[in-house]
Amino acid sequence: MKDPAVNVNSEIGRLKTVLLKRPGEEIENITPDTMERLLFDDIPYLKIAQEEHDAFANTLRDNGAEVLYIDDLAVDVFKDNPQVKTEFLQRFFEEAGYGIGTTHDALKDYLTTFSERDLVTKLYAGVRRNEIEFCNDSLHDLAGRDAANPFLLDPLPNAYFTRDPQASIGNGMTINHMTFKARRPESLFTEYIMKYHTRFAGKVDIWRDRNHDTRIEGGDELVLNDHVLAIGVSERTSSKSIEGLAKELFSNPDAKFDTVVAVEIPHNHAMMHLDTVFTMINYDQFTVFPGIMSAEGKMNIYIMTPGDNGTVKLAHRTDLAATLKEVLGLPELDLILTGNGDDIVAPREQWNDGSNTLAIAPGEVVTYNRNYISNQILREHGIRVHEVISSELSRGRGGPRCMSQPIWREDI
Ligand SMILES: NC(=[NH2+])NCCC[C@H](N)C(=O)O
Repeated sequence: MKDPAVNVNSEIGRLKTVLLKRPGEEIENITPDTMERLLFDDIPYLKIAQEEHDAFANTLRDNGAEVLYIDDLAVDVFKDNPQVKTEFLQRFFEEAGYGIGTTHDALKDYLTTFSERDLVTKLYAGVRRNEIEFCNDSLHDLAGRDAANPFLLDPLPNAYFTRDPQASIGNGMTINHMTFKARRPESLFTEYIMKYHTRFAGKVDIWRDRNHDTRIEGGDELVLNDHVLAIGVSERTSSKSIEGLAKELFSNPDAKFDTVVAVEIPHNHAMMHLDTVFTMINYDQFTVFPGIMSAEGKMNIYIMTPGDNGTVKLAHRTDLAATLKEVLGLPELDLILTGNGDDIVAPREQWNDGSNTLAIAPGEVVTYNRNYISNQILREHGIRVHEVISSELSRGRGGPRCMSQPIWREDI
């Protein structure tokens, strides 16, 4: 890729550009009834969540990163290309189940009165049934739907976890088919931004697009170095997607990756992605939640490398530290346990993303201040830790890595 717009060849190279989404009105559309379906365990207080998020963004800026907001990029695209906006809306409606019919027409008429800025805000916030007055006489729109759902278009409260709808890998990206309906529209924004925004159009390799039916999310996709990826086999990412991506990367002459390490983790809400239990924070230092291993310290790991004629070779491993040494060519490494591995502290701090550290340079990370024991341990291991306030943001079950999508990291 000549003149690439994305450059991420590690988890730890100094962060130069990052994509965020400030929590917005969508948070105020979470209700006790919809919370579980919307993948929240509680309802954050938006005002404080925004203050915390602004502090997070400022921490990244103060340390040399340019911050892009995904909604600003979408507004740019729609302002520059009115026909793209129309096409996007049609896709958005289709994916919500309103490709044609009375509801489609009513939504379209309503939303085309919005400015580009208000439209993007609205698409994230959701559209309530009682916002639009129309007589729904379409069986297609009524039958088989959840009449109790107050929303015609559901809110997208997880959008502030910009890590997941896509993943930057080398000079390209995967644009992800996400697992739950509650998040799927998020990556449609990415698709349109990468295709039409002047900063990205034609300057990003798309390793895998969202038009697949197997699931993958960015929280599972870790770039360990310029030729090795680690990908979680998790609640959110299937083995099929990992195989598909490995085949694509191994056969695409523009991709330099020759090793994909598939790491099996428990399938549950507290550990929905690999990055909630495992992150890379220095050349030879990693955070890990001990709960992903058996009592004997074992787990299932598969090293995938290119085989003959476009096939993929698999090698099974059970020891995380040994596998990392093997694929990264390291003589020694330091696995730092969440909450110092304590039976009570480790799961408590993991629950609030104590393992979800965002490296902004080798050995320098951003973490939530509430995980004070894990932070202390990181410091004892020589890591420079920038703590950010975290009472409300953490209620969405994601931390600093989940809330950030690196677009550019310095090569190391
Ligand atoms: N990369 C991550 N770990 N993201 C966390 C996402 C949390 C979000 N509530 C979800 O369930 O999807």
